[in-house]
Amino acid sequence: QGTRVGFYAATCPRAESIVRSTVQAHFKSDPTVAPGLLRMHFHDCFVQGCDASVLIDGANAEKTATPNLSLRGFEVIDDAKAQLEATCPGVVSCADILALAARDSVVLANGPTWQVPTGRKDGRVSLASDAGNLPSFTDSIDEQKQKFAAKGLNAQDLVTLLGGHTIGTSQCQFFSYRLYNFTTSGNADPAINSAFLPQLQALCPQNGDGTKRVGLDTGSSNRFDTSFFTNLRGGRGVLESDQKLWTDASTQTFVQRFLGLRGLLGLSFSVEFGRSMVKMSNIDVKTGTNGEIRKLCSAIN
Ligand code: HEM
Ligand SMILES: [Ca+2]
Ligand SMILES: [Ca+2]
Repeated sequence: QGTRVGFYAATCPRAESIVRSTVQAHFKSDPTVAPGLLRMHFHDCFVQGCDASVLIDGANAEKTATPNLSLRGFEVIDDAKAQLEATCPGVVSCADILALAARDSVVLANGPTWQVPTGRKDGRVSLASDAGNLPSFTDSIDEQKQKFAAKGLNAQDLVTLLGGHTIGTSQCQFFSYRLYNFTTSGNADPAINSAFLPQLQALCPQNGDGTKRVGLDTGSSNRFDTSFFTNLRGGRGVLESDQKLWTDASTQTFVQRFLGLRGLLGLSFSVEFGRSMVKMSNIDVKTGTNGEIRKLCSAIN
């Protein structure tokens, strides 16, 4: 069995609207939950499939793995779950709440909408040691492609989904090594635009606060648009892995297509993002008896 759109239509008709209004309410007081939830869904799907394993609390749980330490928005999922348990107890999975919340977050950032197939079950395993297959910001394009291919996602999905970096921020610690002593001759990463370099250096001074956050899409980090790809073309990518999408010919083609630089081969980022998200949110989905509906998203039943 797979997922399907409207899985809760009969069993919890208000499920999707409850998630939406909860995300909206949190977004109003803290807009950073939108990028936070989108990234959280990605980190969930890449480890044990989209099964809410990333939400489990525990000493050796996924949450404690390095790439997950800066995830944000757990309180939004807990809040939605509490309301859903009050309305339709034991029906809506945490994995579905997270998939829906990621979509709603994109919409709140003025991005496209799409229908999210639901019916995921929640997993019972969450181990920090499983988080090793998450992509790293130093990965080459070949490594990024391999990690996505292992989840059934192709090069176009890779470029499209990395377009998720059109919203949100990164801590300085994940890219400041590019600004100082990147090359053996002690220079910055030559892929960085020379006018952009001093801007980034001012935001992240050498030996400064590594946890300070800087927009991943300079000038447009709150808006879900194609500006991220324009920035890559201009050498204004913040993460090394993002900038490589332009440096590498095989992925540059897709960036160009999103920017309408290839005439009839143009691609709509809005349309493709929804499509690739549906693919990503179906990775290794647990359905039927292969999982549970958690009562609390932070703990297995
Ligand atoms: C090669 C793949 C990827 C790498 C190496 C990567 C790496 C990163 C890093 C290092 C950050 C900064 C985290 C922080 O400072 O808290 C980040 C943030 C983010 N990532 Fe990715 N990412 C990848 C793919 C994706 C995908 C596929 C999505 C979603 C579809 C995504 C969505 C986000 C969002 C929205 C943020 C901002 C989070 C926030 O503001 O809290 N990323 N990513
Ligand atoms: Ca998972
Ligand atoms: Ca943007």
